[in-house]
Amino acid sequence: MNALAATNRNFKLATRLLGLDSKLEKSLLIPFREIKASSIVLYVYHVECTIPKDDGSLVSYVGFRVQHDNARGPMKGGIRYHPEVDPDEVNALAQLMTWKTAVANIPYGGAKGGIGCDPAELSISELERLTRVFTQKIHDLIGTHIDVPAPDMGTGPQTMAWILDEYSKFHGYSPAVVTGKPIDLGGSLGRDAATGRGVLIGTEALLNEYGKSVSGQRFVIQGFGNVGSWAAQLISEKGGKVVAVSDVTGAIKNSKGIDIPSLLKHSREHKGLKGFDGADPVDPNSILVEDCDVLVPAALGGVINRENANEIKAKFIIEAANHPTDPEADEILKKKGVVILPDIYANSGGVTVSYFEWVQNIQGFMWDEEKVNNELKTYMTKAFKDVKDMCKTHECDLRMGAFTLGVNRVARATILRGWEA
Ligand SMILES: NC(=O)C1=CN([C@@H]2O[C@H](COP(=O)(O)OP(=O)(O)OC[C@H]3O[C@@H](n4cnc5c(N)ncnc54)[C@H](OP(=O)(O)O)[C@@H]3O)[C@@H](O)[C@H]2O)C=CC1
Ligand SMILES: O=C(O)CCC(=O)C(=O)O
Repeated sequence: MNALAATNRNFKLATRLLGLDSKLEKSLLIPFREIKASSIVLYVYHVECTIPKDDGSLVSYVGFRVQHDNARGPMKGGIRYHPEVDPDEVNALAQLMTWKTAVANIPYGGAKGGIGCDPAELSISELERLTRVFTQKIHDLIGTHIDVPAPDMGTGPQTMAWILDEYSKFHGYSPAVVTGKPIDLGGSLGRDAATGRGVLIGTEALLNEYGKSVSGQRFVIQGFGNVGSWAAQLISEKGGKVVAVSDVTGAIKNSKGIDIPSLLKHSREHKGLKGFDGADPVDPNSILVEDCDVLVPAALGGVINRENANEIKAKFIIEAANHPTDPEADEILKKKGVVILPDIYANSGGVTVSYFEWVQNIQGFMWDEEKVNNELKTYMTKAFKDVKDMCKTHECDLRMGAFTLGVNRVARATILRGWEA
């Protein structure tokens, strides 16, 4: 099942639990507008990005921005650079952002964007040109109070700096048009670590429910980029034992626990995990089924599916990535008694601190890191309680608890704003 079919399925299950009107259900599902290449129909825009490569040859990429819903505020969501970016996936990720910002209870809707490219194959100047051309194509459709992009897979603070600079040529200096910026350009202290920190906060809250704590639990983490590496660092600082990790260059395992500070140093110096001598290489395809207590997928979507769900040994799955678990795997894991902390709660720390960044930019005032981290803890602790309350009300699992919470908040805002043309 592709990401969009899976997300639509979870949304529909939630609307049934909530007893939502079918017309409202339809209205909440259809994206506000989709910006994509190759067709111009109503709200669908062309974003074809052609750039000269460093050798002078021309290359074209397809860029997307899907704006899903703005009932609760400006649309918000990352921009992904990855070869597998496709319109259906971006659409699903935009919808997930709508429910995620509502679960976090921050005043935003949902959006997502992406360019189908492999950033590892582009030089810095090619990436800059591509980002600037993409921004030229979408600058009229984003804005501080319209749609606020942020980093996702394959993008980071530098990408946001280029978007800010290009956007500002058209609209004047506007730091709040993107979040996840470098600190020198109005980025927030704590944003870099925020998604990983949120993963830690959510994991602690979940384990506490079962009389456990992070300390002493064995973790396996797929992905060692922004989210995976920060999650690994913060989990190990709390006494969690990270026994296996993977990235695109390979997977490594050490059942005594990997020394995360050494691994971070190695990964910075060698641009990947490969060759790290403090652990043994393992088959990257088996990382998700390695023996552990807590599994943290922090890379691509759809990686936990009917092919591997039965083999998973973890008792808890913390969805740091977006949509890592296919609905078929969800059913299999439920029968096995595996507890899943869903993406729209588990990885909401990133967008929550993006909200703090936007607030600081609008206020023209910078918070210290302690305030950012304390506020993040307050928001994530409250959201966990709200999700649990929905689980009790609707006698459902955590995924449906989070979906019913998010969908209900968006539905209420939609109804309150009314339908007059
Ligand atoms: N950044 C954020 O604030 C947020 C991100 N997310 C989600 O978290 C996930 C990770 O994003 P982020 O950390 O930002 O992205 P990054 O690009 O920083 O890191 C992605 C990581 O995944 C690895 N990876 C890619 N493909 C594979 C694969 N097939 N097997 C194993 N590892 C792989 C990459 O390896 P390599 O580096 O070697 O290419 C890298 O370590 C995504 O699903 C994203 O949507 C969710 C909320 C917020
Ligand atoms: O920080 C943000 O605005 C969005 C991050 C994101 O793309 C996500 O939560 O999936």
